[in-house]
Amino acid sequence: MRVEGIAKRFGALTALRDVNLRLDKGEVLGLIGDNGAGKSTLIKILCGFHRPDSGQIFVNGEELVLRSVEHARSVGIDTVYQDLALVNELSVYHNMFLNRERVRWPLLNNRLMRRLAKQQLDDMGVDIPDVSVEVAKLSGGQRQAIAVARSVYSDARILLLDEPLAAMGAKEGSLILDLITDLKARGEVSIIIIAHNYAQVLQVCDRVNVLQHGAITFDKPTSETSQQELTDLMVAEYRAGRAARAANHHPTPSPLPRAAAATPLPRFCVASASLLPLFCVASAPLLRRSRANGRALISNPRPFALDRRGFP
Ligand SMILES: Nc1ncnc2c1ncn2[C@@H]1O[C@H](COP(=O)(O)OP(=O)(O)OP(=O)(O)O)[C@@H](O)[C@H]1O
Repeated sequence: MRVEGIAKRFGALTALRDVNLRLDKGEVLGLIGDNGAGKSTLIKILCGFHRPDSGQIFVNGEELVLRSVEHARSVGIDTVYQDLALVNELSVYHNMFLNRERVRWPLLNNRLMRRLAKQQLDDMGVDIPDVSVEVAKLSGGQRQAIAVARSVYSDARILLLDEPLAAMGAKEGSLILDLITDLKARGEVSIIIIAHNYAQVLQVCDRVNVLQHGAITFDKPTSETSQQELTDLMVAEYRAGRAARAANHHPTPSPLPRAAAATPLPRFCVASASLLPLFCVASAPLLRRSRANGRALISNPRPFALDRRGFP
C-alpha cells in the first residue's frame, strides 16, 4: 500500500496535512504519535470510513478511491478497532462468522461454523477451548485475538490495528504480540499497528513511522532505532507544543477582581441599591401586621371554614 499527500480537515481543525506512507507486502508497520496527532483519522481513511480531502491511496500500484468500510473490506483492507466490534451476547464462532455466516438453506450451518472457527483459532495459536461460549465471558486478550482472527480469515490482505494492546495486561498483550508475530512469519498479511508502547512496537514491527503535525516525520526500520530515540522524539514534541502554548499565552492575574474592577456596575444595580431603604420603610407596617396576624393565629388557632363544596 502507498499513501500520498493525504489531508483531512474537520471544520477549522487540520487533522492530517500531508501524509505519505508505504506498507510493504508482509510487513508490520508501527504508527506512533502524540495524542491527537491524527493516527486514528489516518486509519479511518485507509479503511474507507472517512474520505480524505486530498491525496491518493494505491494498493498493488493501482489507485483506490475507497467509498465505504465495506468497499475497503471487499478489496482486502480490514480494521480491528479499539472496541473490537464483537457482539458480546453471541458465541465465539458466531462472532467469527459475523456478516458472512455459513448457511445450509434455510438455516445457519452452526456445526460447520463451529468446526471452522475452532480450526482457524487453533491455526493462529489462539487457545479457546470452547468456541460456543459467549464472547462476553472471555478476557480482553482473547476477545482481541478473535477480532484479529476474524479479519485474517475474512481474506484481509491489509490489516489495520488501532491500539490492539491498549488496556491489556502483560499476559493478554503477549497473546496478541505472539499472534502478530505468527501472522508476520506467514507473510500473507501486511499490518499497520497504532501503539503507544514503544517496547512492544520495537518487539513486533519491522518499521516505525511517527505522525506529527499531520505528517509522517520519522520513518526507520525498527532495527535502526531504539526505545530511547522514540521517547526522545515524543518528549521533544511535547516540549515544543508546551513552549508554543506558553508563547501564545498572556497571563492574567486572577481574572475575577480584574473583571470586577474593569466593569462598571450596571445602572439598574445602582438604582436598586439606592431604593432599598425606601422599600424597607414602606414595607414595615405590612410586616408588622402580618407578624401580628401570625401571633394571633398561633395563640388562638381557628379551624378552617369549609365552603358548601367542602373546600377550605
Ligand atoms: N470526527 C471528528 N470530528 C472532529 N474532529 C475530529 C474527528 N475525529 C478526530 N478529530 C480530531 O482530529 C484530531 C486527530 O484525532 P485522532 O483521533 O486521529 O488522533 P490520534 O492520534 O488517534 O489520538 P489518540 O492517540 O489520542 O487516539 C484530534 O484533534 C481530534 O479531536
